[in-house]
Amino acid sequence: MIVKNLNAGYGKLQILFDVNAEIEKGKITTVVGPNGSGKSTFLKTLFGLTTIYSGEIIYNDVNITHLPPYKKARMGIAYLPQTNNVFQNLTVEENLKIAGYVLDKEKLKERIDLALEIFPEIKGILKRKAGSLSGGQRQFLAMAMALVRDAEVLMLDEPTAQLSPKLADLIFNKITEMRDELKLTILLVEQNAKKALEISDYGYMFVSGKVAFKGKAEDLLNHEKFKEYSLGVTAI
Ligand SMILES: Nc1ncnc2c1ncn2[C@@H]1O[C@H](COP(=O)(O)OP(=O)(O)OP(=O)(O)O)[C@@H](O)[C@H]1O
Repeated sequence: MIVKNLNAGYGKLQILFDVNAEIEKGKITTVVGPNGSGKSTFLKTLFGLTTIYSGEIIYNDVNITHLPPYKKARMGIAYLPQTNNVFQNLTVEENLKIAGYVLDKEKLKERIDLALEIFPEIKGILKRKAGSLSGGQRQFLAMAMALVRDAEVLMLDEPTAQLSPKLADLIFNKITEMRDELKLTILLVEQNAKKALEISDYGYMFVSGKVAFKGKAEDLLNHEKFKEYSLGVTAI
């Protein structure tokens, strides 16, 4: 996905200013930055949930800038918001089936089997209501649903939020596995910046709605801007 000179926000309130980015196929790209710097707005904008004033989003050579979210989803782009990413009143199994409702029976089974291979943790809880799952289990289910949908691009908004360090590590392992085994393209927004960048290929740092750094993840980890940010002294 290529993002060119993107200006976007909510109604008249501009949040993103002239954002340029390349989200490479089959790689993990992580966006870090202070609270309120526009990271979530960036993901929402790519998925079609904000107002775009100018700029372009190109995906597989198609200009998708102004496509509605459902069309982007159909093209293989999945967006997992931090919360409300599963149907709480349905069981785990029903959630997986709904994710693949457009597939025929055979294909659906195939996709669910594949998702459960990557996420065996939810195999034993297929009959549980999603609303009763732990934060980690819910995150696994949301990612498994994206796999059932056969998404090519996974945009994850703080998947490790409110999880224990151990569970966060497990989520990071899954993300790496989805890149390596399934060749998925991952765009990640994380507060857990250091760990996220350690598994990433590329890193972006947003400050006040602008790209303050873009490059290799390891270069961002060693960059002065990142050290300032980690110490909490970067101005918002
Ligand atoms: N629905 C909305 N309507 C209006 N303004 C919004 C909306 N959502 C977010 N904002 C504003 O947009 C700015 C950027 O918010 P955003 O959530 O993108 O930042 P963030 O970098 O993801 O922050 P955090 O790390 O705290 O999640 C903030 O000033 C926020 O108040």
